[in-house]
Amino acid sequence: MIRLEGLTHAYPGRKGAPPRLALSALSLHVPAGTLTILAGPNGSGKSTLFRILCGLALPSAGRVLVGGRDLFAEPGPARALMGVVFQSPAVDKHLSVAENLAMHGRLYGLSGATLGERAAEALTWTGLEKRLDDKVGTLSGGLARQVELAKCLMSHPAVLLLDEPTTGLDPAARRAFLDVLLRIQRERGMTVLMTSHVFSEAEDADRVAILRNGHLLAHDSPAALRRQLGRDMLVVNAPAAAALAPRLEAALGVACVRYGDELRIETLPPGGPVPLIDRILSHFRDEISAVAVRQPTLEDVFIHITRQPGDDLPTEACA
Ligand SMILES: Nc1ncnc2c1ncn2[C@@H]1O[C@H](COP(=O)(O)OP(=O)(O)OP(=O)(O)O)[C@@H](O)[C@H]1O
Repeated sequence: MIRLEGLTHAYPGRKGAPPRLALSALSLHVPAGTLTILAGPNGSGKSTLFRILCGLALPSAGRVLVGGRDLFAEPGPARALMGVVFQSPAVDKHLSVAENLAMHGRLYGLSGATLGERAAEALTWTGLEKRLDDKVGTLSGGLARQVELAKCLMSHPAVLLLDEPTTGLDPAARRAFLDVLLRIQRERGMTVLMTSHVFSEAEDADRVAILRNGHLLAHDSPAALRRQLGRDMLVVNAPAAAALAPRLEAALGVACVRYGDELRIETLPPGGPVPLIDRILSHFRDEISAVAVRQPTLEDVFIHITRQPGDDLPTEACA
């Protein structure tokens, strides 16, 4: 449904500096009726891609097809398929929920009975029926985000783009927003592309695309991405993890990755974790606060995939 082909974007360099490549020959297919989450460390190109998809920037090269229509050659038909939920609020907090929906519907050329039907439908989908007379400014952050979503649904978009829609929400509100989004996406068979920094959100996606420095490093289902790290990993927590890392590696003959006060041994030796745990406890018992075996999460996969020596990522390879 959304097809990116060789999408490249370079920002002009300032004061004679070379251009800054934000997207580099990016190709990606988001099949119809699926939810794809786009993740990447800061500066990986997510916002640039989002701006291009929304028509706020033109790429230096490449093309985007939405429902088979070229977004730049024939923007009208392609855009007619799309709805966008921006990260920053795009609703009027002084107006009621119903007034916001009506205003948005009119912008899309809806009127009369159709406008009323679409508004009622969007309110039902998002569970906001009982709040239609409330001013948006009086709603919780989570419900205000759902108004943004309801507003977009008024035009029956086949494709929905969301830019970190849960930023600033507490975990319960984030979960509630995602549940609403997922239900609507499944029921309506919408194609959804959403950027996110929260890896628990990516667990719900059909596909996760991981960007780094404008390149697509991985694009697969959450389960397939997790399989890249194998079955189990060993995680050692230590207050002085950075200093402990090289000693742990030398003593155990394994490679580990530091992430904050965690040391992750992603590839376990053939004997499995138990002998390793015994040796960790006998050598380093006084220096560690916990040791545990766990299955890799998507966050672990993300760290594994995006890590590179010399990066300014929040991860550091021990070796
Ligand atoms: N207006 C601009 N002028 C020059 N360079 C820019 C501009 N906007 C972004 N960049 C650069 O392009 C690259 C990609 O930035 P972008 O904002 O798209 O990444 P991002 O993944 O959205 O990051 P974040 O998660 O921090 O928002 C970065 O190196 C950034 O410094």
